Amino acid sequence: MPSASPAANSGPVPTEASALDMTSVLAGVWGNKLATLVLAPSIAVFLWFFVAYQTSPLKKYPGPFLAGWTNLWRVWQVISGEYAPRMKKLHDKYGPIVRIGPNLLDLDMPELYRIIYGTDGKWVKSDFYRNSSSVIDGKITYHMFSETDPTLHAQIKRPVVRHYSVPAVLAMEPLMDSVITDFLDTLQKRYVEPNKTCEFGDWLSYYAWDFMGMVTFSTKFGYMEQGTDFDGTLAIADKSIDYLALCGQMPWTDFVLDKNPIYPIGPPNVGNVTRIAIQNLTARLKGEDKNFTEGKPDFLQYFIESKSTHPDLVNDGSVIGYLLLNLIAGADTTAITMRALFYHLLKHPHTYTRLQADVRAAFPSPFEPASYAKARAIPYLEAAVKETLRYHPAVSMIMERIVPEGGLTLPHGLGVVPAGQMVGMNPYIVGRNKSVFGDDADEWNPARWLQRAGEGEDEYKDRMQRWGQSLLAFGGGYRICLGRNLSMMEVYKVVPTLLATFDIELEDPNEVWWTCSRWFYRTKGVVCRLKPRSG
Ligand code: HEM
Repeated sequence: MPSASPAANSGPVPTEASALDMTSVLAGVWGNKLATLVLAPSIAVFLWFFVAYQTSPLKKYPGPFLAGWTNLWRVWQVISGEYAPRMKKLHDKYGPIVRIGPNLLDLDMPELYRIIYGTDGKWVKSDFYRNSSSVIDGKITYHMFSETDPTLHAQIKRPVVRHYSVPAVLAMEPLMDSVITDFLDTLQKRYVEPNKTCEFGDWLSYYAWDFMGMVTFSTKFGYMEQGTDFDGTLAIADKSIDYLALCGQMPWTDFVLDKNPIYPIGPPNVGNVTRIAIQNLTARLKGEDKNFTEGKPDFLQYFIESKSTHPDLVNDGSVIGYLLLNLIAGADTTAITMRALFYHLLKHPHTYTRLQADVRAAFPSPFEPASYAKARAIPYLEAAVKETLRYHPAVSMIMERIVPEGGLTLPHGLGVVPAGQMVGMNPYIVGRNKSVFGDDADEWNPARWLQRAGEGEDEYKDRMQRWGQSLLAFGGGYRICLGRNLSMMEVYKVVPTLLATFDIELEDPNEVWWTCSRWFYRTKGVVCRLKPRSG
């Protein structure tokens, strides 16, 4: 309000009125500056996004409005923990092509499998994968999963690929049998004899981690002995996979969060596992490793051999890298698969009963680790495993690839995706493709994988080959999962052994398990009662 006192106007002291004028002048000046400071960049950013959106070659493809503008939309889908089911809803709405990022198409087109996930090395992994790396001696170091350059990737893979072949992994069967025997004994003592409820889902994780410890360096971590994630490794592994999934949507964030030299705040390290890996390598090299028995090979032994066969490519540092990747990539994925297999069998008792009967016919005695060769000869077991990989793949996000020179010609005249854009398929989505698996693709039904009544041998083989191209649980092409033979051997051995040894029931037949779909399709639950084998 202006002052009414004339005296007040005579001195040098500003009047209330002039002070207010000054304030409003300053406010005007600062307001203008502030407006310029805030508004101008906002307009520039908006224009940048607008032009990028309008001129994008992917603009014509359908998808959620926001997804075409910013990758933040995808970050939100990951945070939700419902990534795969949400993507499935989008495919149900928009069809086989959904634009899920300004430069990314999610394709439900199994016919493109051999092109996008080919063996020619032309389709390169996107930067999504690169944040799964560590800073060693100040240098960002990539491993087999995260290295995107095909030449460098081949250099990492070449020295060890043969160690993951079926014969190399079969040579580890004695080690596997010892862990399985331990698993049975532990369950028997802790749960069957005292007739106690078993957190069976958790135990499959403890088993999977101890199994990987055993085949990797002939030592169990001790999760089965302790009956808990005593050193927090399992929880840390979950966090590091979530970090991959989240930062992977905007890969530059990894350079701000984890790779900045001042204050890195990336995922926690699996420090305990690293320590165990280093201890084992050192002891083995000094000839002091008491866990290792000649004639019972493990991956550590194989990797040490690789130092001699490929001295130019493998050193002690790379051996540690190989050891850690085995554990991070191999334990949870296999645990997820086994948990899903048991959950769905138990939720569909007719499938459980059938598998149990077929397994017990092949394995009449309890407490004997099933031989891999014999287990593979049980058709319904094979069907149940394939159905699990289809219905609940351990990896439940799109596997991004960069479109190479020449672009990607989409089928049915849907256009050409130019080079430099990103496309990919999600094992969960393609696994539920109704044109491949039928109208009941959203249901669990192992029998779909069996030869149908009236279906000829050739016809069946042909169907299995086509279906195989839609089973992306292990990825494909030159980046296909390195550990698939190992994990399948683990599953094919332990599942029949458990079914032959115990009667397994859900404690609550109405149990609905907890799921979280990010890079891994994590689950919790499958609380069971284990009883001595009845028949
Ligand atoms: C059921 C168990 C498993 C599933 C479902 C699974 C799934 C996958 C998938 C989908 C990929 C490809 C990712 C992509 O291309 O984007 C992959 C890659 C990989 N997996 Fe597995 N995995 C399993 C077990 C294992 C095991 C046991 C190991 C190691 C012992 C392993 C080691 C690897 C490695 C090293 C890669 C990277 C290969 C490369 O890029 O050349 N995985 N896995």
